[in-house]
Amino acid sequence: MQQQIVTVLGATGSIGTNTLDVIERHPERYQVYALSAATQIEKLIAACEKHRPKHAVVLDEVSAEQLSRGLRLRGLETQVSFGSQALIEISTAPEVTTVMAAIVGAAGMSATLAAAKASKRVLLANKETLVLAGQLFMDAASHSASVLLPIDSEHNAIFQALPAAYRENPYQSSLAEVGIERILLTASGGPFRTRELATFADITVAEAVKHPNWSMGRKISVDSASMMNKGLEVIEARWLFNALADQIQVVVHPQSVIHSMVQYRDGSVLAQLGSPDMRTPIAYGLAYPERIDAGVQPLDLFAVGRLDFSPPDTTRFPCLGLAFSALKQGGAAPAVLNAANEIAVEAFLNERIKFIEIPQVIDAALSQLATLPSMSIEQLLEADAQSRVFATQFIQSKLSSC
Ligand SMILES: NC(=O)C1=CN([C@@H]2O[C@H](COP(=O)(O)OP(=O)(O)OC[C@H]3O[C@@H](n4cnc5c(N)ncnc54)[C@H](OP(=O)(O)O)[C@@H]3O)[C@@H](O)[C@H]2O)C=CC1
Ligand SMILES: CC(=O)[C@@H](O)[C@H](O)COP(=O)(O)O
Ligand SMILES: [Mn+2]
Repeated sequence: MQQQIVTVLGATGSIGTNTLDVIERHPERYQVYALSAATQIEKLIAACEKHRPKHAVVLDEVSAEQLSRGLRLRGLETQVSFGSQALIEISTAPEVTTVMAAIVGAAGMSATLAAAKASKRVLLANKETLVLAGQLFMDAASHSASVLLPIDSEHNAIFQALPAAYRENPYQSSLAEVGIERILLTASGGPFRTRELATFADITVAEAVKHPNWSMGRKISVDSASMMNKGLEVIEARWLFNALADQIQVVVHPQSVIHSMVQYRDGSVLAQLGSPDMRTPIAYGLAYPERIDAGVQPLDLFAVGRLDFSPPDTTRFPCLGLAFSALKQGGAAPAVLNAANEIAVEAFLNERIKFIEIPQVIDAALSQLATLPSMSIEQLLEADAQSRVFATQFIQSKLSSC
């Protein structure tokens, strides 16, 4: 067995921490080459102390100096750098075999794309990369010898339930050609699945980040609460599995035990089940095609007791409808949707807008900008940038009219 040399982008986050937990269980298989972070410098120093990476990357010079001081105090030789070019370097270095893409938001796109172009094994948690630039990313991954493994729990489940030849090369045929009718993408429904709609205007940040089943970062937790997470995941599934929008059905399943399913022409439905613990998909991606211990409790079906299913309600959760329409519209629309959502979620987390205003910001950005050119990465990044400016100004004008 050849040891994998791993870069973890977003090492201090929820996915990054779980990744390091799995890696630590298998020192003979994995060696950490580089770690990156943005604000949590002390946490990054602690991770460097444990995993002894060659490189650590942060956002800016001030953080880099703080990190260097902390590392020196502990006698560590980790080399420190900062900025987006440094993220690309630790994702493409020749000795690196594997990149965990776990930066949150579109900020993770450039390094993730660079890793795919450099033929790395890419463990893709950062769904925003596919929402922003799905076609270009999948083209880059299939033109290089990159092995792309979905880490998002639903997509990891779908990957496991697909025929092996198809999941590894989805663009050499189609779902219909391999006997698949549709993908059943499960959704927990989030913390507000059964909340009285009339009280949505009063939703607080603390309520929105409290996911019923998963422990995750703040941005994705708010996305789950608005069901934008499911919308982003529909777009992610479209690109990962060469699926048409109407081949993806969202199924609300509040227990988050079935992580998603694939429905075949002969009536079979293949599902992947497990406890809601991201170390399972992370271990799957790290070890594929083998299976390794992930430190996860075995699923106790008697404790789970029952599994429920229902259709999603896009009146309660307009973000899901907006994501489906952006996917159908294509072009720059998903990039605009994603960027406006990032700005709106940030404003909600900072208590500048209400939860129910998140879809209003996104809808306004889509109406203005969805038809921007989208043929190249530069054009998509321009659409992303324009959407951020528009959403920021929209929020500002809303605030000043209150
Ligand atoms: N958490 C989960 O269970 C799941 C997450 N995902 C996806 O995985 C990704 C990561 O999610 P999650 O781990 O929850 O997020 P977290 O917020 O917990 O972590 C995000 C990581 O990215 C770093 N980061 C934040 N902003 C920037 C930036 N501008 N540039 C570089 N690094 C940055 C953070 O650094 P710092 O901590 O130092 O600020 C942190 O290391 C997201 O795309 C999410 O949708 C998908 C499925 C499940
Ligand atoms: C763990 C994971 O993959 C999250 O994306 C999770 O799926 C969020 O759950 P819901 O968006 O279904 O509430
Ligand atoms: Mn998910």
